[in-house]
Amino acid sequence: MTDATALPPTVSHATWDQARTAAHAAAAPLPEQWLPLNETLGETLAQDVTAQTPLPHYSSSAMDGWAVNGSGPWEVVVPTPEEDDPRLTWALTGHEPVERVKSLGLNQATAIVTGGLVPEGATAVLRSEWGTEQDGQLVLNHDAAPGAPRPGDHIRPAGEEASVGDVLLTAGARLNPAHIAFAAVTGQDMLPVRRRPRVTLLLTGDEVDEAGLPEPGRVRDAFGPQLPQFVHMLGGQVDAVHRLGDDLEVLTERLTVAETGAESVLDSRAQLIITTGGTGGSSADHLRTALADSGAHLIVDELALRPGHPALLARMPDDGPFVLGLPGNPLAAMSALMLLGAPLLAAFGGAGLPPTVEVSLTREVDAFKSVRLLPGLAATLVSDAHPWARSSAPSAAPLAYAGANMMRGFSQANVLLVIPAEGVPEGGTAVAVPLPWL
Ligand SMILES: Nc1nc2c(c(=O)[nH]1)N[C@H]1C(S)=C(S)[C@@H](COP(=O)(O)OP(=O)(O)OC[C@H]3O[C@@H](n4cnc5c(N)ncnc54)[C@H](O)[C@@H]3O)O[C@H]1N2
Ligand code: MOO
Repeated sequence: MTDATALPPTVSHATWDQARTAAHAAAAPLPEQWLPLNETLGETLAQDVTAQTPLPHYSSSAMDGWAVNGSGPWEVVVPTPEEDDPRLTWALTGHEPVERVKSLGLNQATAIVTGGLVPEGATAVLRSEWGTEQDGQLVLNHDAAPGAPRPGDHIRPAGEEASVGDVLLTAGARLNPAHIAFAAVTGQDMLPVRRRPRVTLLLTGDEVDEAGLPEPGRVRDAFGPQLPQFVHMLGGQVDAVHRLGDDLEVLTERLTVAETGAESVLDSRAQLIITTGGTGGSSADHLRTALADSGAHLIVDELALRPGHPALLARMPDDGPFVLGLPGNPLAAMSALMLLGAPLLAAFGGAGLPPTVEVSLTREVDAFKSVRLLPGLAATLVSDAHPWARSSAPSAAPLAYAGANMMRGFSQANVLLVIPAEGVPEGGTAVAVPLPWL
């Protein structure tokens, strides 16, 4: 391995917090990239955006009507045809270029449209409904409000929204359509972002059906319909989903193949490959062999808890992609995704370790042979990210139907509860790992 980043020692049989810490420490934040605005939705802003000009950058009219100087009546000044560039006049057949009225003297007025540049000397804009123009004179009509136009009426002054140097968007923001629209109106064409880490899914299993009610011995795919969205909620972007049978050669090839797109501005090579199934030791489980054959380095090798114990986190040689091996049992996969995948994806985005919360349990949980991760439903849970909103210790109900192969409890959950082997009495506390839809 040449020029490769020093690899961390393998953590075997990691506890829940060792797993999170090791996964978070394994990845460095992705470098920032400047992208065109329309490529930035959902990406993380890497630097503050400040105002380059006052906002708005010129004083404009908020109404169609006349820019006026003084209280009227007014002499209407009209734009004059511009004659100093005959080529332009020729090109714009039928539309003589005009020189706008740049300034108004006392009791002069000139027609203006909404958004139009207000001439110097204008004291107000008179809306079109309130004035009548005749023979080059503008007078107030009967609809005009008493005292109109007041100084400043319908003029949007330059700089009323922001001054030069004001921070308009803050680094770390996950860019939404409103952010992007704001960046555009402030004159930005590109933004510095940290792109979501690119993720490839390799879903293994010969016995998996993608539709309908499966026959005995077969199962409905729990991962295809939700892993891309789940990964997105955790900060990643799934660009490719491959379904493989239980085949060592195919799996090895898929783990080592160079994804295309490296030459483009938007490098589509995956930083993370997530596999499902095949983490065990049966004749149909090939992930560990495929990784060993490929020279991958194990960062986390199994978790000291259930469900999810055969999970692994590895890195392909020469600073290649990370590989997150999720067990095939659906709830085991969700546990491993939250303990290993969530911190890794956060680190790629330059974020801290995702917070956990201490909760008190609404019912007793029995002792078990190992630490367990149980789906839980937390009430009024306030994460450490919002300490000002915390009123009292939040409570959480451990949910039933929490077997490694079951999705019923998880489907009602908003946290995963870390239950020590000795169990927790009713009212006792446990660590809760918030799910991203909490
Ligand atoms: N002798 C042992 N057997 C098992 C052990 C063990 O330690 N010794 N560990 C058990 C635990 S715990 C788990 S978890 C699983 C790990 O399984 P794998 O990661 O190897 O996954 P598979 O064997 O491929 O599948 C397990 C299970 O999950 C179902 N599955 C797979 N893919 C999907 C999918 N896309 N959607 C829904 N369900 C899926 C699959 O049908 C199996 O039922 O090993 C235990 N065994
Ligand atoms: O630990 Mo297994 O991962 O129980 O499902």
